Amino acid sequence: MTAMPAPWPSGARRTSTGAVAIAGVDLVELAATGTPVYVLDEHDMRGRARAYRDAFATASAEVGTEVDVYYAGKAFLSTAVARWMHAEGLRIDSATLGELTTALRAGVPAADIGLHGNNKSDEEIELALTSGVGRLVLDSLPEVARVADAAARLGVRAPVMVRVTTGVHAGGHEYISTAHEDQKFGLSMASPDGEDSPAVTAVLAVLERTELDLLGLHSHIGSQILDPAGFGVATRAVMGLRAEIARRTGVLVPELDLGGGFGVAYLPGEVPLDPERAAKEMVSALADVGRELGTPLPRLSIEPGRSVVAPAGITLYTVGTVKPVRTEDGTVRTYVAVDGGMSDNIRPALYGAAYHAEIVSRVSEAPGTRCRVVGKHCESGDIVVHDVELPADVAAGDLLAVAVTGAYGRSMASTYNLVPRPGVVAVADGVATPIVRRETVEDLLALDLG
Ligand SMILES: Cc1ncc(COP(=O)(O)O)c(C=O)c1O
Ligand SMILES: N[C@@H](CCCC[NH3+])C(=O)O
Repeated sequence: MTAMPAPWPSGARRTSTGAVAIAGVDLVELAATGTPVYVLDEHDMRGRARAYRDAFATASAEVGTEVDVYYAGKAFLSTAVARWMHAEGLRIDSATLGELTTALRAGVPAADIGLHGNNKSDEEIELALTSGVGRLVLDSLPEVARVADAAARLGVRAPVMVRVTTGVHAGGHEYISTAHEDQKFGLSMASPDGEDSPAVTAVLAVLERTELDLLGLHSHIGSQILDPAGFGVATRAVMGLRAEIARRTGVLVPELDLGGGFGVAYLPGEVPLDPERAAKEMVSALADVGRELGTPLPRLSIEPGRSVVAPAGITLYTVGTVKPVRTEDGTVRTYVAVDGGMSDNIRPALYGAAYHAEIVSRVSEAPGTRCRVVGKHCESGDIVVHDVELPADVAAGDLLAVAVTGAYGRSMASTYNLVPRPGVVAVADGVATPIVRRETVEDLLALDLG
């Protein structure tokens, strides 16, 4: 048994047969139940959840405050995962009716769930209020009145945060950076004409509605962030806004949520953002500004998604057609087609995201050759791994695993070309447990009304 280094999950080992096992589950045996399949190393994911919880708890305690860690369910959520995260002391961040219902169905207490969304439906707001979620994160001015009116109608109070945009632009791709001004999320803190910023206007509107309890301010600056500096800048900005609100209204907002976005290593040799560094950057910015302004520190919360689940998951495919193709520069690239593709991982097509893959059913003595792993969809951009070296004898029937697909793989999967979505199998202590059933063509046809 040889441990496989990152970016493979911590439970991955090359066994004496040459096949790979994760958490003691042989991938060749697992594949016999069907591919493609997402495989999730439960202990790895739980360990990452604890690492965030502990790093932020320690850093917060050092400056005399406390932290709540919300697992961002958009990265990947099922009832089993919600239970694991809650058992590790995390709360759940949801962004839709589906995510909220899944967390509730898992038995997570509503008070430990947050609801986001830039365009919440009436149904989402009502479920959040009637179930008693711990927080609704307001994303626009009209939503202040919508949530307050719904709370009045239902005879409940609504604990709310106001999501603000600090102008800090961070993350791996423009589409996953969410705090620069020209995008749809949150309320801008900028007031170029000297008038109240949209963020201040929304906070004042919240304070006017007796049905709303203002819990705090929320800032999420983007995703796949590897340099922690942006978190510090955003923290300072939100602390400044908190002080401004206190000056103007006498209300010192009790909590700041600084969002998720902690980056992971997708490729061998890449260095992920260390939770302790991220915690230090955020918490010391919090403490510095608190000291400068002489204000007591707020409670802190964060919402990691990708950094908790991405490296714990892989996708297991079976190789089909292998085709050498002469490229424009005269060299040969081998196209290795697998039995899934952009429907189970849209990230390469959407963001140009890079991944690492290996054959996991055997070892090979053959020299490496330049390959592109592609899917089975009717789309030339249906690329799973743009560039990877695989043994030159790669052939139909080999099992190929793509690393670090635990986040935004299954959760962004589609049924393009009416390809059913793969299931998710959790592996731990030598046992494989399906936690999301594989979809079938019959499942798809069940929606077809003829
Ligand atoms: C509000 C909010 N919180 C948390 C997350 C989780 O981000 P990540 O998976 O990058 O940690 C996101 C997604 O970017 C988000 O929009
Ligand atoms: N889905 C994106 C990140 C966006 C996160 C949600 N705000 C990704 O795969 O990287």
